[in-house]
Amino acid sequence: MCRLRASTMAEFTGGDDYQAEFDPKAYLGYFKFGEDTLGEEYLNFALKHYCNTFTSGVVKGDTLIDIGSGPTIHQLLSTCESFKEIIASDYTDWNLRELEKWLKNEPEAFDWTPVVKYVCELEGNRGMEAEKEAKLRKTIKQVLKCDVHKSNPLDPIVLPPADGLVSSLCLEAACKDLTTYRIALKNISSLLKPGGHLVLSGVLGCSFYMVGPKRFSCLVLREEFLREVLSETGFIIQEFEVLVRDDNIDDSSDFSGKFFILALKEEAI
Ligand SMILES: C[S@@+](CC[C@H](N)C(=O)[O-])C[C@H]1O[C@@H](n2cnc3c(N)ncnc32)[C@H](O)[C@@H]1O
Repeated sequence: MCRLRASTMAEFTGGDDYQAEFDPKAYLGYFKFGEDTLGEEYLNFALKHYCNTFTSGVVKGDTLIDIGSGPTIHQLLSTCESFKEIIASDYTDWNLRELEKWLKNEPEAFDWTPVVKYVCELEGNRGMEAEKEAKLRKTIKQVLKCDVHKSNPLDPIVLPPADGLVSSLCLEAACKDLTTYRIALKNISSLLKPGGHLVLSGVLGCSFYMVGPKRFSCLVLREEFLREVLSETGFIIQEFEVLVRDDNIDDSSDFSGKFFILALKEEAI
């Protein structure tokens, strides 16, 4: 009942709302691993898939771009095992600043150690947390401004097409409707080489999420739509994992499941 009211009330929150009201510190609260947060449920699911994907030896290359990184690095911890250079990006200046804090190992930076420890265990490198953090810091070469609604999301910067593209929980947050999502996927896809891999993860059936006291809207996604839009954008889906939400007691978001997609950008004919 409460959830239905929340979702019908959710108004679209766009770039200006993110810039003005998305508090990186409040959002990072979701990633306090070991404190039974909603973010932990997402991490448990996503990190295993990232680990399998990026340590398999199949998905690799020189450059990987992360779209809508936010203030987080969880989505990049395994990617640094198979890409030589990572470019992180986000819409808001505060998120970019928060990422810089972690990159420079500043004292106020978020402590990712519990998450890094978990990833090291998944990758069979228990006890190598310091090396992992150092490797990721070294591999992230740039932190750029990005807007998925621009045909070149990194405008004014023009990069050579990348070998890999990652995006976690971004497009559903940034897009107000399915048409906009279609266009945004096409925009980010332009940053990827034909034959390159896209790793897209996020939430299904979600209409809002809270960041501190602020409610952000989310575009309700379904598996069928994602399959259709990827295929029409020229991707071959190689993996599509869905996990239904295992609790419904936390009202900070109304998602019904999580998804993880690995897709290959078709070579031009
Ligand atoms: C829910 S957060 C996801 C952050 C991170 N990728 C993660 O997995 O936790 C959504 C992110 O999308 C970014 N965003 C919102 N609108 C955007 C846009 N038009 N272009 C690029 N990023 C955008 C926000 O700044 C925010 O960092």
